[in-house]
Amino acid sequence: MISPTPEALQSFLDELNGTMCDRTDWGRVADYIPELADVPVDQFAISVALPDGQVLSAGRNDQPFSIQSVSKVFTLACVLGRIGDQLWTRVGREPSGTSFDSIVLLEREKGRPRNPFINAGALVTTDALLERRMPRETLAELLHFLRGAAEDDDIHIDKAVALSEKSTGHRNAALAHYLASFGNLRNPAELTLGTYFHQCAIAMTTDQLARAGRVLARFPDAPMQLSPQRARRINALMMTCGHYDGSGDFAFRVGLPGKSGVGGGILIIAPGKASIAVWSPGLNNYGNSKVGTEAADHVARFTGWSVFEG
Ligand SMILES: NC(=O)CC[C@H](N)C(=O)O
Repeated sequence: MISPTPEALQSFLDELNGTMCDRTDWGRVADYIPELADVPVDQFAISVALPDGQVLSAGRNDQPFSIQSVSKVFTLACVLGRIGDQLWTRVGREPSGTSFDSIVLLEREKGRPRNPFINAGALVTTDALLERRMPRETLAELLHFLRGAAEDDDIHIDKAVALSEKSTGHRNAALAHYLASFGNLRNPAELTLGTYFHQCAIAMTTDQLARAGRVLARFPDAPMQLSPQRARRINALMMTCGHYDGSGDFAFRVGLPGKSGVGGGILIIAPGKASIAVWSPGLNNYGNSKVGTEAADHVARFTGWSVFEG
């Protein structure tokens, strides 16, 4: 299937925004982080970054939102750049089939989380990025990476969201201490948790997120590049584990690597063709954006960008 022209794609995105905004069933915002519970649910944005540098958007594409677990993709990219394959001695590469914050497999698998995108695995990844440094430097590296990849310095951490999550983060604290009990944290649990909460509290617009995702879409003219192998591997993990126990369904419907967050954002990569960011804060039962997932399904059908398309 030939990719649509930018003009056809823009009209499609405008129409999609109209269709999505007409709906009444938006899902439920993540209320376990008090600061996110106040975000109005009836919002939608989509941005598509193309290899020629254009970004096509519709909806509230200049409204920053909390990227939450989408940040795990960028932490992973930074950690693999720093310590490479050593990470895999501490974290697996298999789907968990459990919710993002589940603790059940950790006991059976002796403190080695299934993958870097469930919370337990993300805590180990953040811990690896933090090793021999202070949280401030670690977060500065992550922000530097995101700003460079998005070519936009106006990307910040929303401190109120980070503190709000810290105040209610008992489950993540339990995961961190449980990991520590197996010797799979190298820093004091409080430091790893603090860094993790701040990384999750990065706020970005869909335009910024789509631009940042170009590092994974492997556009030859993108301002920053990962090694081809690193990008391929991260995309594979996004496809198999990026939506937790909803990953199979996302692959079935969309056929593209994607990473969701409880702020309602999803980063979707069509290798060589597009980096797509979609946002709608209401979540489905898996904790992934409800309307965002539906929009991704429409985009994949319209563009023919599924990696399984002939
Ligand atoms: N799925 C998510 O986006 C989870 C991230 C959130 N900060 C948490 O740890 O609970």
